[in-house]
Amino acid sequence: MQPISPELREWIVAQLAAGHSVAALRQSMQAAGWHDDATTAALAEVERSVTSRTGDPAASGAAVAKSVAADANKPLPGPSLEGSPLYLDAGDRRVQVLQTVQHPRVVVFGNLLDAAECEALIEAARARLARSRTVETKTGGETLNADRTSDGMFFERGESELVQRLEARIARLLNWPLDHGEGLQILRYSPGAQYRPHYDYFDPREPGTPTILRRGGQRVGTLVMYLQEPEAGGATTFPDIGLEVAPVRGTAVFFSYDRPDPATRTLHGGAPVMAGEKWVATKWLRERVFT
Ligand SMILES: O=C(O)CCC(=O)C(=O)O
Ligand SMILES: [Fe+2]
Repeated sequence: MQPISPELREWIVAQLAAGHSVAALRQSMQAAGWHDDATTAALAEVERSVTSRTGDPAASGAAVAKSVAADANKPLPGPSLEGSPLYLDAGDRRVQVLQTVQHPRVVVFGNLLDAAECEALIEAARARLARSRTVETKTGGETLNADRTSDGMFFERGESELVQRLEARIARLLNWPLDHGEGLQILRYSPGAQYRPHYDYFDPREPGTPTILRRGGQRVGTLVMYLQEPEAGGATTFPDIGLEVAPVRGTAVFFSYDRPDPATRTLHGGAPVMAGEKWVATKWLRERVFT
């Protein structure tokens, strides 16, 4: 079956927004050489994405158009990089800008955490580690994931003075309200452990996604902070753009994605650790208040 491209999806949504019926669309797609199965699948996918946008599979063209327009100038988390500063004021800390990519938006920060903060997070997390669970978009619950062989845990938002301090720093650095963030996640990778390339947003085509989105909408940004360096391996990789970020203690990589779509080119993973242990803290940012 022909997969639906982002361009085709946008085209279909634009046609709907302009008031064309699904039946008329089906006809013109068939005339353009789309075979029946592919046409049906493409329209069904658009229907699902209309549902995930508006909560209503039969949303009017106008509602869809409004949602598409809102997407186009949707605010996203991210540091203020106008004037190409080398340092950013994160409130209680001066953070370095080490590297940036425009599309996808990726920023590597230095000096985000000091060694004592990294140690303290690791020690607070150690006793609470369990084999990492991934939010399960099929059901909205959580599951063990063979693609992710690290151990992990979540802190509650604001659960300690240290967690509060880091959350305030991150909110200021990324210009995103503290209450739009999920609780900090800590991951430990032992030798051989990895996190295979994935997207952090929730796949709109999965049936459990609407349930997950009720807690604050989509994820729109990720900050991975390196708490402990392995002896070898363990880079954060972005296969679509050939970028590898070395897991240096106290530094972090940030990236954002304006929609839940591979076209954001935010595919990324944690490469296998070859020796030693890698520890990271991940902060995921949602569109709205995360409850
Ligand atoms: O460990 C890494 O380098 C990546 C972690 C990651 O992708 C995540 O926590 O979502
Ligand atoms: Fe990730």
